[in-house]
Amino acid sequence: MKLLRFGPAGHEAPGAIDAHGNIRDLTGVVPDYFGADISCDAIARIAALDLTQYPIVDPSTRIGACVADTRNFYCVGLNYALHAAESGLDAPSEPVLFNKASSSLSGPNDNVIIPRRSVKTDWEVELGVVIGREALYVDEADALNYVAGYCLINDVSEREFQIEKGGQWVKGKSAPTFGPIGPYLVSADEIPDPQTLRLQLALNGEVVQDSNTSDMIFSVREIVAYMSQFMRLMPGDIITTGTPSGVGLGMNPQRFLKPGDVMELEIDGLGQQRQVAVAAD
Ligand SMILES: O=C(O)C/C=C\CC(=O)C(=O)O
Repeated sequence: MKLLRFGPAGHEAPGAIDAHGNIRDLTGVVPDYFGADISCDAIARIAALDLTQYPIVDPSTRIGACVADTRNFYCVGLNYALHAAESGLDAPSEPVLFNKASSSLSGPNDNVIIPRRSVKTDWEVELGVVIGREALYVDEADALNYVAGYCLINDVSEREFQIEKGGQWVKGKSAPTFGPIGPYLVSADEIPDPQTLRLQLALNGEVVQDSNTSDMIFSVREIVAYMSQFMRLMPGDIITTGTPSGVGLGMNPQRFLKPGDVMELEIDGLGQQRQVAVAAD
């Protein structure tokens, strides 16, 4: 099942992709994809629908973030050994956790706005996990049963805000449009092993990140179980699971986004994104 939201920013409607790749409009059938409306049970109810009964959406319609304004947008840092090394840091012995503001969420093909006073806006292709059941103190063996599905995420990051201004990484991770997700949420049954997915990011046509989720230090199963020891994960919570090497911060010389740059991202089975970087007003 591939679930997505379509329409103008702030006015998206819920939809699903049918067997022929058409977007079907599920307005009035499901409220939106937020919290319990995107739980494992809710997805099972949508999967039981005959999608051919619902209107086809014009394929040129804008695609929004595949999860509506989430309560929690969690991130795992330094989760690929080569990325930790390019950041000048040791591979972590326990998952590094931080947050992005939920207001950073944007559509997969929306412009990425380089914030005012930014000189170091960077890219990060990542596998996103959406929680489908309340998870507290879950075992690794059971952890994937708490996952509703997976999506593609660009964890856009402003490195000066993140690293040079003290305190927590959240400052560099949270600007509006710093969280393109989608195009769709792929339900967990379609991704039996989330540790086998190739992920790539090209900048202006040049592939700069090219890795596989098999290279993660902490697997999705380990991350969900680990996080649930510290907090109650809720349906609709998003966890972005870390980026592989090839970010601008790790290049020599370093490279950061400038207006007009184009990022194209892809993860096996989870679709593609394309964003143009633009300057803030
Ligand atoms: O140099 C640092 O302190 C961290 C740099 C990058 C890590 C990061 O943003 C991540 O998501 O991983």
